Amino acid sequence: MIIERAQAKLGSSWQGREEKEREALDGLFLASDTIPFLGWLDVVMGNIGKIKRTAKELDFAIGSWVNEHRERRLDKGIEGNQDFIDAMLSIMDENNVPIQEADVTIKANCLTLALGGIDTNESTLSWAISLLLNNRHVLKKAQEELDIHVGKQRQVEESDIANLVYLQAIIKETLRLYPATPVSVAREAMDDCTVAGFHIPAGTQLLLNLWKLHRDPGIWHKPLDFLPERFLSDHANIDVRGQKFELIPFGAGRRICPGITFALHFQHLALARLLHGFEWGTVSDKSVDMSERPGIIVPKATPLEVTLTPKLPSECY
Ligand code: HEM
Repeated sequence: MIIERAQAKLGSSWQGREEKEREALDGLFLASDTIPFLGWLDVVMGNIGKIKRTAKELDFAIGSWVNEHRERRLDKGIEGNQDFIDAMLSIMDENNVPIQEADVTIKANCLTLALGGIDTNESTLSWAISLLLNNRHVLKKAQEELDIHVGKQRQVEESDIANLVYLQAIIKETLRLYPATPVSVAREAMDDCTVAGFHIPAGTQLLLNLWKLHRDPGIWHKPLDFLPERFLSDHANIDVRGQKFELIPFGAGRRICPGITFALHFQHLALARLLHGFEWGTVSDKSVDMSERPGIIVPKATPLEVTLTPKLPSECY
């Protein structure tokens, strides 16, 4: 995804680049990000160099977006639809932040949004759609909930989401079965401590296996089954905001994902619009392949192919 977007942004300047340069973008994630003691491997494999080149590419691409926005505002003033960069530029202007400092802040925030928010959201939504296609009774029930609360004459709006409790349960159940980062970001013990009876000396790095935790049969009844209903009955009090340690797809504690609210808004609204606006199908009516590919953001092994048939009046689209 990141590569495709950078490619789209760089447009013609991308053409003709060497394959190895494109591969540099793959170096965006280091082995040591997930398994810190593999840091030496990143140096040996040249990943550090790749990541520096990647950083330059991204800095160039995002810097050009900021420049385009600034020039447009100088030309035409602030009018029409405002996007994230416009909003950030306005805040910087209002606070008289010097241009260079403003640029660094805006670029850093855009990068955070892009790196933290694109693949995670895309992967979660793909798994949710796949699970629903393989569990048509759940899909049907979600569509019925939408028909009751939204009707068939308009699109779903953000304000509808609070009423769509079954839809919210579907997203929780998807995040339980397919947490976007199945292995958490590492933590380092600052002091000697004891975790689950094990002595952990200060300085030890710990990784949490969210995938296993979310499928623990000691916590979850039928842990491998897709059962959104569990979040409306025996697990109704569990949310995903890092307070209930049985379900922590966004992590927990001080370094918990800062994008939770945005991610949940996006997941709920995107899934609701797709369910409400379209009848879904699979190519050749086959069930969806649920196998996974290795990756930090656990991707599907095969691309998801869905057929969508509009089901609302044409003026709603
Ligand atoms: C379904 C969507 C998402 C999932 C499942 C997810 C999951 C996570 C997880 C598990 C962590 C590590 C937390 C920890 O170590 O305790 C994390 C960190 C982070 N996420 Fe997300 N995330 C999602 C969406 C987003 C979005 C939309 C953004 C940006 C708007 C974002 C930005 C970040 C950032 C910046 C961090 C690093 C925080 C830090 O280390 O202080 N994430 N995310």
